[in-house]
Amino acid sequence: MFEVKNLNISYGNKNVLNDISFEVKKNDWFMILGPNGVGKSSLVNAISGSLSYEGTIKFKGIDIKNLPSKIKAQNIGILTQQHNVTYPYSVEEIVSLGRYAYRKSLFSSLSENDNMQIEEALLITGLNKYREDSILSLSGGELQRVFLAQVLAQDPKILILDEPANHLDLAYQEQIFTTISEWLQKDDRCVISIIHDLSVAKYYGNRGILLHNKQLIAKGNIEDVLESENLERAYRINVKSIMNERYGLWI
Ligand SMILES: Nc1ncnc2c1ncn2[C@@H]1O[C@H](COP(=O)(O)OP(=O)(O)OP(=O)(O)O)[C@@H](O)[C@H]1O
Repeated sequence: MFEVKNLNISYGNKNVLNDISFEVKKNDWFMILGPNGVGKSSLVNAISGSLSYEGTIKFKGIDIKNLPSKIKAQNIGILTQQHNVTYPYSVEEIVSLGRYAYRKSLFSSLSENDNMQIEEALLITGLNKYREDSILSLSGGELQRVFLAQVLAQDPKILILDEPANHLDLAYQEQIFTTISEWLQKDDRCVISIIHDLSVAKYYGNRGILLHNKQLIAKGNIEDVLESENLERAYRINVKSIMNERYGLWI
């Protein structure tokens, strides 16, 4: 469904990812794992088209560089960590922007299907009661849910999430991850997410990659990726024993 082949990413002379190849299949929840600064966000930025790269990224066999931007936006939804919130738009207005890729212009009216997708996104992210509130009045966690609702309203085939639980308390983390799991069951969809919490990666993910020193050191089934030796190599500490003994967490 989604294929990255021989990807290289550099900032000027600084190469950050080298010869990265992996495939994401239908209904995968694919985890991008690795320590700080290893290139996870750069990879997501390359996929979103905001960062240049060498190599190929294909969606259903088509190079994404050849996809018209509207088609790309109808198929690939990206939730980043940074949100620009300068103007007092309402929650509903921000979520409605998720339907932009389906509209003739920004000013054309919303279709019945647009409204249905917006309502569903507001409902499953628990934002109904905030729909008329200004986004400037929201907490970090509420804002994260608004942008998740926007990307769900977009109804993409691939949902790319850069730390989706950022700013969320435990109850909302649970709700958001469950919502995403349910979203993933329908049609031909997949989720690609950057996750730092390895126990969450193991619980929700089925496949993934582990990055270290510009390269992939593991890819495939999440249990194999999270093998002790791989984690120790990537993070330079005994991750499993620390997680298990100190925090009692299961990975
Ligand atoms: N705009 C930029 N210009 C130059 N170097 C950059 C730029 N953005 C990122 N980098 C560098 O690229 C490398 C990878 O950064 P990136 O943000 O992709 O890592 P990451 O794995 O997402 O990190 P984190 O887990 O801390 O969010 C880092 O060394 C970073 O300093």
